[in-house]
Amino acid sequence: MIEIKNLKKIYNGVTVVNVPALQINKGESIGLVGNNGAGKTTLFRMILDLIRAESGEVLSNGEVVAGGENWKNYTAAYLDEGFLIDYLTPEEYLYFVGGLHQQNKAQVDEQTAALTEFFNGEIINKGKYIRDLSKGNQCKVGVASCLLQKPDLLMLDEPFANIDPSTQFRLKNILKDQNKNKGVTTIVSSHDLNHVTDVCDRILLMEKGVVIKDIATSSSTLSELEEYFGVGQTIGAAKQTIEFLDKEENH
Ligand SMILES: Nc1ncnc2c1ncn2[C@@H]1O[C@H](COP(=O)(O)OP(=O)(O)OP(=O)(O)O)[C@@H](O)[C@H]1O
Repeated sequence: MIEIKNLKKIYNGVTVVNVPALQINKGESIGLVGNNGAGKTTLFRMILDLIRAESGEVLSNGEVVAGGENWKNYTAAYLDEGFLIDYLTPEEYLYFVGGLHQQNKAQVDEQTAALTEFFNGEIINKGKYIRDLSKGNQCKVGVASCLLQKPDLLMLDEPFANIDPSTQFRLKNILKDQNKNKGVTTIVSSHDLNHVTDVCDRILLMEKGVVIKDIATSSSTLSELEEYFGVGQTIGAAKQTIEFLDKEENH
């Protein structure tokens, strides 16, 4: 579905993305992980033709995305609040997005009704403009607008970052449903290794703009990633300290 060839982005003389070759197949669920500044958002932006690469190209179903139009019909993305129209209410915005995809109000209402649990009573009929919603609730509107579009390719940049644990759980179920039941190709970036390994079958680990690991998710992936990020060692050290203190107490 997505093919990346010799893709490079340079800012101020520094190469922030350098992906010689990457193939994302239809129906895959991809998790993109990496430390701050690793290049995840920049890669997303190039896949969505929001910024131009210094060299190389991204193809979506064989079409070069830069300057192309067809890929926009089946691609939905939410990277940040910049994707929303903040002087509209969520309802107005969702009707607008639905309208762009030939859906009338009743069809939009039907789909938003299916998201009642995800919205958790904070989005619809609250009389608030999008600009006045919390970041987490803005994210819910962004995700809902993506789902309305019934995409073949869904891209979300750090969707778990600002949402509460219940919403994170609901979002994971939505993503699984989109991928496993509806065949949607999903690409999700996250700093939450638990969520990303739970939801994604393939993990791409970026470091300094380069995809340094491309892992098919298995039972050992989470610990492998924790090891890379040094989280595993911290947890291990904490467990050892607790065990030591327990022993001392029992003496
Ligand atoms: N418009 C820009 N001008 C200059 N440098 C930029 C610009 N956009 C991104 N960068 C730089 O590119 C690098 C990659 O940034 P990017 O936002 O893609 O990383 P990220 O992996 O998404 O990070 P995070 O996890 O913090 O969101 C960083 O060093 C960042 O400072």
